[in-house]
This record gives sequence, structure tokens and C-alpha cells, in this order.
Amino acid sequence: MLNAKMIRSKFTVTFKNCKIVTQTFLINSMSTDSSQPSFEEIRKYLWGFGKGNVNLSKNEDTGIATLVLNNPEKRNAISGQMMVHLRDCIEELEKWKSGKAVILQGHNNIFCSGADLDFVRAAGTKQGASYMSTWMQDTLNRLQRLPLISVSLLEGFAIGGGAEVAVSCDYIVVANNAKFGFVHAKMGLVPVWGGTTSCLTFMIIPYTFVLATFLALIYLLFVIIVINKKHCIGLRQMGIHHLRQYLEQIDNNDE
Ligand SMILES: CC[C@H](C(=O)O)C(=O)SCCNC(=O)CCNC(=O)[C@H](O)C(C)(C)COP(=O)(O)OP(=O)(O)OC[C@H]1O[C@@H](n2cnc3c(N)ncnc32)[C@H](O)[C@@H]1OP(=O)(O)O
Repeated sequence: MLNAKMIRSKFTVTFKNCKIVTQTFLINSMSTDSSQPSFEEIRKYLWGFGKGNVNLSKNEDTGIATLVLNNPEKRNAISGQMMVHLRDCIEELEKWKSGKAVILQGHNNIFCSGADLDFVRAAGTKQGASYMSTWMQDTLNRLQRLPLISVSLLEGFAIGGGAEVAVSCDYIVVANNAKFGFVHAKMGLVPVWGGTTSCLTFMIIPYTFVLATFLALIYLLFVIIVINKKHCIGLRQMGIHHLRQYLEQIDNNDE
């Protein structure tokens, strides 16, 4: 079970400096402005922010793809540009006829430290907040609806939007060194990428109890499938190995 104190201590310092920024940003993103922009407009806007990329590699033999969040200097924080990359990769996977599964992971054994706070600061206007939340909610929705089995491999950190990306997959495989959680709870807000709605499926606590405490809950604890790393070369290989077995089983059942 994750220790909330452990997570809290880890980003108290960093958290303070992003609290005002994220708070304004999140409140703005819930504005009721009805003039919805086109996705083309939002794409152009997001593309101007930050560095990093999202790498997609598809293995036609196994039908398993790997999606890597890649912004190492910022613990794989997702910049505006990476939000565009992420959606493009998901659109490519939607059309992948021979695809069966996709594994999401972060570069350098860290999953993702959420949205790039420099982007959050720079785009901290009502328009920027609404553009980002519209884009990422739709993108993570499409990730959830992919016609593939999706697995997020959590090593290192998955914080804020990083935790939202993780719970948008069908399965989460968590290394025993992983730390993840939503930093918004301290501000009494909910994450704007829509991750909290999907994480209910991972809750180990009875559904009714979760609903009752949901709004006040500081860090959502997820089902930890702790992989004992010394028996496998790496999380990724383990994920591929199990996925391949699972997919072979499906193929055999189909014959
Ligand atoms: C609306 C936005 C979205 C949502 O809420 O839905 C969000 O996700 S808001 C962002 C939420 N995420 C955070 O608040 C995490 C902030 N980062 C941390 O708590 C720590 O960096 C941690 C725990 C991820 C890693 O700690 P560690 O000690 O290993 O590394 P450092 O803190 O020294 O960071 C190294 C380097 O990376 C930069 N960094 C880390 N996270 C982010 C980020 N989210 N955005 C931008 N930059 C980030 C950090 O500034 C350091 O850079 P340096 O130039 O070396 O100072």
C-alpha cells in the first residue's frame, strides 16, 4: 500500500512553488465559457509550448506497441508539444489494424511528473487552461477507448497529470519503487485531464466507501501489482512476456 506521507514529503517543496500556478490554472480550466475552439486551433496553440516528445514504436510481429513519454530533464513532464504528440500517437494506434496491445512508459525508468509546470505557468489564462483541459480530456478518453489492451508501466514517479495518464490504461503494472498521486487534493480541486473518473476502476476500497470519501481523499491509492524485479529482466520485458502469452491465448481460443 502506498504511504501517503512518503508521497507528500517528496513534493512538499516542489508542490509549494506550483500551488498558486496550478490552482489558478485549474480554476480557470473549469470556466463555463461556451465558445469551444476547434482541435486544429488548440493543436496550434499547444505546439508552441515546450520540448520533449512521445515516441511510438509498433511491432508488427507481436502486435504490441510501445509509447514512451520523453522529456528527461523534467522527469518526463508533458509539455504542450508532447500533448500534441500523444494525441497523434493515439490516433495512429486507433488505425493500427494488426495492433493488439500498447505499453505506456516513461523514459529513463520514470513515468511522468504531470503537466510541464513551465507550460502551466505560461498558459495560465482562461483560454490556455480551457484549451489544455479540452485537449487532454479528449486525448485520454481516446486512450481509454483504444481497441487494444493498454498497460502503463509505472516506475519512479507518476504525479498529477502523470497519474491521470496512467489510470487511463486498462492495466497498471507498478514497480515497487513507484510513487504516484494527485497533488490537487490539497487544494480541494480535481485534476482537469479527467483521470479521476477512470481511476475508480482501480480502487481496492469498496465502491460506496470511495464515493463517500472521494472529494476529500488526498491521494488516490491504486491497486499495487508489485513485481519482484529480480525475477524478471525489466518491467517492460515482463509486460511484453505476459501480454504475448495473453494474446496467444486469445488467438488459440479464436481458432
Ligand atoms: C493541470 C495540470 C496537471 C493536472 O493537475 O492535471 C498537472 O499535472 S500539474 C503538475 C503536477 N506535477 C507536480 O506537481 C510534480 C512536480 N515535480 C515534483 O514533485 C518532483 O520533481 C518529482 C517528485 C516528480 C521528482 O523529484 P526529483 O527530486 O526526482 O526531481 P526534481 O524535483 O529535482 O526535478 C528535476 C527537474 O525536473 C523538473 N520538473 C520536475 N517535475 C516537473 C514538472 N511537472 N514540470 C516542469 N518541470 C518539472 C524540476 O524543475 C527539475 O528541473 P531543474 O531545472 O533541474 O530544477
